[in-house]
This record gives sequence, structure tokens and C-alpha cells, in this order.
Amino acid sequence: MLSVETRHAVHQDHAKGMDTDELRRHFHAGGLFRDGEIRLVYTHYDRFVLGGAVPGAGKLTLDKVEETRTATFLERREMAVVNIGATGEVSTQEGSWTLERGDVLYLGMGAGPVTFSGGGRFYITSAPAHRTLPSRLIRLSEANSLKLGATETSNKRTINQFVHPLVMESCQLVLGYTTLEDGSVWNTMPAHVHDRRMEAYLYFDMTEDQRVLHLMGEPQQTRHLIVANEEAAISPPWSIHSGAGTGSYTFIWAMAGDNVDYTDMDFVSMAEMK
Ligand SMILES: O=C[C@H](O)[C@@H](O)CC(=O)C(=O)O
Ligand SMILES: [Zn+2]
Repeated sequence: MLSVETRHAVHQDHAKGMDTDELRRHFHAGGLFRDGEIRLVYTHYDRFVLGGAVPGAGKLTLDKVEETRTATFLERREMAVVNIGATGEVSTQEGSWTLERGDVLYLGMGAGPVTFSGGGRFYITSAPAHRTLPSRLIRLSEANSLKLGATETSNKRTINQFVHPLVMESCQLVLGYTTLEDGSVWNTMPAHVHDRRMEAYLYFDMTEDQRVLHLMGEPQQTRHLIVANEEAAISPPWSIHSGAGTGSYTFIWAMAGDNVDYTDMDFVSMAEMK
């Protein structure tokens, strides 16, 4: 079963006046991982799509998605899939890949229908592409790892870059996940914005009762979303995206936009934030 929800882009002047429910309706995405379902959110931020596929006992195929009006979803798109569940398989007309938890699969434009099976919980990200690049399975050992933060500032973490120019070529997608050291709670602190690229965070590896207080909004007009396990925050180009957990968590960050330069960020210090 496939379901797709559209999220239109929001101007920062509009976001300022939103109450909690409205903020969540536009920028929070939950319920993406349901047994036997593919659930997608089609955003108008760089036409980035995020979602989940949980095949369970059966098989799920992602083929035609009405929103793109193309014969197959990947006809003019690229995709990156992260398995956040048990071992599972992803196959296309090009081949079949076994994804362990934490593995990332990049599928190039024109890969055709994508079939998910096994015990995986597959986080799906996709953006429009302009050329076909080779599909590739990337394991954590092949990712580029960056250590940031410190214990004293509770933000000691490892940024694992998978779909990233240092590892592989993509059209628009840049993706990886960040793990926090025990006792560190803050991600993306100091915070930043990058008007050139939108971003989405998927928080996972959390116990059911814990939450991440995800910060969003313009740096001088911040808001927050309270996010549970396997839920996402959609970050418009004008918004910071940072968070602190009440317990341990990992999050997948994925971006699409005008460049694939991970370092192209405009940092904002806490002194500038309101
Ligand atoms: O634009 C880059 C993204 O926001 C994340 O990669 C940041 C992040 O994982 C972190 O600092 O913890
Ligand atoms: Zn960012």
C-alpha cells in the first residue's frame, strides 16, 4: 500500500504566526513507518520526498507515484535509502542489495521500480535528478566520518557522510547520519542555516518515551517541534535545524538544492539567536 502526502513550501513570515498544531502540520512528519506500507511525504522544498517502507512479511514495490506524473517514480529522480531496521533487501531491474541496519543505498535516475523485502525499516529520500549516476550500496565503514563537539558542551558527535562528494557522486542528494556520544544531547549546535538547500531530519534509535526538542525557525524567531522515535522534521531553507534529546538518539540528515557542498552553511551563534 502506498500513500503520499503533499507539503507545500511555507514562507518565513507565515511560519511566524503558526501555533503548535500548524507548525506540526507543515514541518513535522510522523507515522511514516507502518507494516506493509510505503508512506511518502512529497514536499515542495526542492521537490524533496521523504518516507518509509516497512515490508514486514510481504514485499513492497515503489513504482508509479501520481504526484510526479512520470511512468516510474525514479524516471527523473535519484533516491537514497537508509535501513533503520533489521536486515532487508532492496531490488531494482539493476540488481538486488542486502541492507544491514545502518547501510545506505543510492539508486540513480532511471533505476525503475524499487522492491523492498525482509526485516528492514527503510527510510526513503529522493530528489529530482538531471543525469544517471551509478547505484551503490554504502556501508558505515566507507562513509566519511567527522568528529564534532565536546563533552563540556554536551554535543560530542560523529557525522557520518554517505551520499557526499568525498564518498560518491550524486545530482542533488547529500545524506548521512549523526550519532551522539553517551551523555551528549545536542545536535547541530552551534546551529546553522543554508538558503541554498532544504533539509530533513529523521530521528531514530530512541526509546518510546524519549523525545527530541527540535529547534526550527529563523535564527531570531525560533520555534520548536517535539519529535518522537522514527519521526521527521522538515527544514525550510530559512530555518535552523538543531535539537536536544531527553535520551539518546541518532538522526539521518538529508538535503537537496543548489549545491552539494556540505560545508556551505551559515552558522549562527547562540548570542544571535532568539
Ligand atoms: O547541513 C548539515 C546538517 O544540518 C547536519 O549534517 C548537521 C549535523 O548532523 C550535526 O551537526 O550534528
Ligand atoms: Zn543543515
